[in-house]
Parts: sequence; structure tokens; C-alpha cells
Amino acid sequence: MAALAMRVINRSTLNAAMCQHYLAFSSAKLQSTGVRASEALPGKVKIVEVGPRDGLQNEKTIVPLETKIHLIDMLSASGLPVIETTSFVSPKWVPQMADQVEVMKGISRKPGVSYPVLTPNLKGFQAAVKAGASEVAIFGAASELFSKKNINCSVDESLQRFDEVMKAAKEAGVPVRGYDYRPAPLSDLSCCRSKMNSVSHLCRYVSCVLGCPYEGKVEPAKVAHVAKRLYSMGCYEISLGDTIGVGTPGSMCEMLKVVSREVPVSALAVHCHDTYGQALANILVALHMGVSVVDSSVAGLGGCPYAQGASGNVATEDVVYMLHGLGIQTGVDLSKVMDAGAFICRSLNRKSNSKVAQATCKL
Ligand SMILES: CC(C)(COP(=O)([O-])OP(=O)([O-])OC[C@H]1O[C@@H](n2cnc3c(N)ncnc32)[C@H](O)[C@@H]1OP(=O)([O-])[O-])[C@@H](O)C(=O)NCCC(=O)NCCSC(=O)C[C@@](C)(O)CC(=O)[O-]
Repeated sequence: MAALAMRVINRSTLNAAMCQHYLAFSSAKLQSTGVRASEALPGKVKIVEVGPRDGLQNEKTIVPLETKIHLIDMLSASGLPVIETTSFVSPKWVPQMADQVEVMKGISRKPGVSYPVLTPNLKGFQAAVKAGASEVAIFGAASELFSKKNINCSVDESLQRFDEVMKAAKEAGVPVRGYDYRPAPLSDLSCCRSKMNSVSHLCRYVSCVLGCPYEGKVEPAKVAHVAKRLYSMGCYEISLGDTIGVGTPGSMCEMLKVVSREVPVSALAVHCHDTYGQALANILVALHMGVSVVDSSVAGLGGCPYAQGASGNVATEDVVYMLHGLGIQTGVDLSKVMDAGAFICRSLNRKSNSKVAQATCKL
């Protein structure tokens, strides 16, 4: 009994210390900007829906093309501003994404919505542009072993490949606005997107920012190094991926503190998998620290084929529910996202991972 009490005390002391650390950092940051704590959360958040790509890439059975297209069209009808649509990666590595050109052809592009696609190298970039992609995402990692398993090269080699993608795009005369484009305030995004619809620009991922399935703990300095390189290459948005969902509010806070010394927080997004049930708490910490772009996956689908044991992304339904509950605007119609979630779960013959969808079903 005494041992149990001691464990409880130790844990609460630890939590209190973590909280104090987080609050001290937030309030120092807030004081320097003159903002009161109650006003600290962003008024608007951009949700990047990754379900059709991150959500489906790990499915063992090939999802029919029509299902993918219908899912994307349902998601765009819900008001989501960005829908990561597919990957231009090797079909030998990720067979589920082999229909990328047909997916791009089949979707009904809604004005004002961005449909980025994943590209690991020059070959993928060229194919994506040929298929009419208006935005591409490159994806690196903060962990050497994960980089090797995921894209078959070291972190440095991957950065060289991304640099090549940038240069080739420039030489080929492909307008890559990512070089000097910075996201406009969210209120201006719709006009900005309509101007960007015909161009390609680059954004995105650093994986394993809070832990690696092969290396364990990842130092925030490594994350900051890769994020800084991507940012200085011209990526307008760097999404920090907790690929295996091991992060906690404490480690998220620590990592963001280090990364935001190198990359402005306005250019950072968070991408949280929910393996340990920490994703919403981690997102809330990120919002308090100034992040206003959040990745999520409808019905909490997903996982990375090269990160065994990683569960899906945080569910879009749950993120929207939390943000709206905090009075934060997203422009997303929750009931329509839930319809999209119900559709894909029926198609895959599986229960939704979204708590909001589960709760609503029971009501
Ligand atoms: C990067 C490669 C291609 C290197 O793969 P490789 O085998 O080292 O490449 P290679 O250059 O030796 O080429 C081998 C073959 O692939 C072809 N190839 C080469 N490039 C392409 C391409 N772009 N598209 C289509 N085909 C391609 C190439 O033409 C050749 O074909 P072959 O001559 O054998 O017939 C491979 O490792 C790959 O495709 N990896 C992708 C892995 C992946 O998609 N992982 C999941 C996404 S990452 C993720 O989920 C994490 C994230 C983003 O969500 C964030 C988070 O949660 O942390």
C-alpha cells in the first residue's frame, strides 16, 4: 500500500513538474508577446486531412479506386482546406498507392482546397507534376534508421534528394512558390489558394520527432536540424511527425521549444499518431505554443508501413470536436467529416477509431 502511495506521489510530482515547466515556458512566451493566457490559443486552425494517404497506405488489401475518390470528394465537401491525396512513391514499396495517377484524375477538385501528394525524390516529383499535383510534400526523418527503412537512404542523402527536387523544379521552369511563399494569415487563405491552384510548391514532413521504432528516443536537436534544412530549402510548412505516437505533452513541449528556435512557429504543423492515447493532449500543448496547423486522419485511420506497431493518426472528427469546443474556427462541418468516416469504415469493414464517432453511434 505504502509503495503504491509512493508511486502515485512520484507520478503526480512528475506531472506537476512537467506542467510547471510547460506553463512557465508558455507564460514567458506570452508575456513577451503581451497576450493573456486566455487569449493564447489561435482563433483559427488549419486542419490537414491525411486520411486518403497516411490513412490508407498501410491497408493490406488494395482499396478500390472508386472508394478512394469518393472518400476524397466527401472530405472536400466537408470544408477541410487541405487533403493529402496520394503518394508518388515506388509501387514496390507501397502497393496501396500505385493508383496515384488515376486518383488524381478521378477526384473533383473543389476550388480553394489543396490536394498535396507525397514525393520522395525527383522521379516522384516529376510524375506528380505530370499528374497535375498543385502541391507536393517531401518527407524526411530525424532518425537515421527510420530514414533508411522508409526511403532507403540516410538523412543527409534524403536532404540532398530534396534539394535536387527543389533545383530541378526551378530549372524546369515549374513555378515553385514554396521558395519564398509563407502561409498567409488563415483569413486570407482562400484567396491565396485560388492563386496557387495552378502551381506546385513544397512542404512538409520530419518523421520520428518524439521517438523512433528502431532508435528509441530522438533528440530534439536532431529534429531542429532537419526542420531547419527543409525550411531553408524553401518548404513553407514543416510538419513534425510523432510517427509512432509515443510523445507526451512534456516531450512535445520540449521538442517544440528547441525546433521553434530554428524555424518560426508559424511554419510548423503537428502530425500526431495516437498509439498511446496522447495525441489530443499533445496537440493542445502545440496550440498553446503557437502552432496553428494540425494533421489528422478521418476515422483515425492509418499507420506507417515502415513503423511496426504505430497506430493511426489522431482522428479528424476528434480534433474538430476539440477545436470547436475551444471556440477555435476550422471551417469544417463535423457532421460531414463523420459521414466520410462512416463511409470509409463501412468500405473497410471496420470500426472507427474516432471517439466522437463511437460516442455518437451509442447515443
Ligand atoms: C524512395 C524510394 C523510391 C527509394 O527506393 P529505392 O529502391 O532505393 O529506389 P531506386 O532509386 O533504387 O529505385 C528502385 C525502383 O523504384 C522506382 N522508383 C524510384 N522512385 C520512384 C518513385 N518516386 N515513384 C515510382 N517508382 C520509383 C525506380 O524506377 C526503380 O524501379 P525498377 O527499375 O526496379 O522497376 C522508396 O524507398 C519508396 O518509395 N519509399 C516510400 C516509402 C513510403 O511511402 N513510406 C510511407 C510514407 S512516410 C510516412 O508515412 C510518415 C509520414 C509522412 O506520414 C509522417 C509521420 O507519420 O511521421
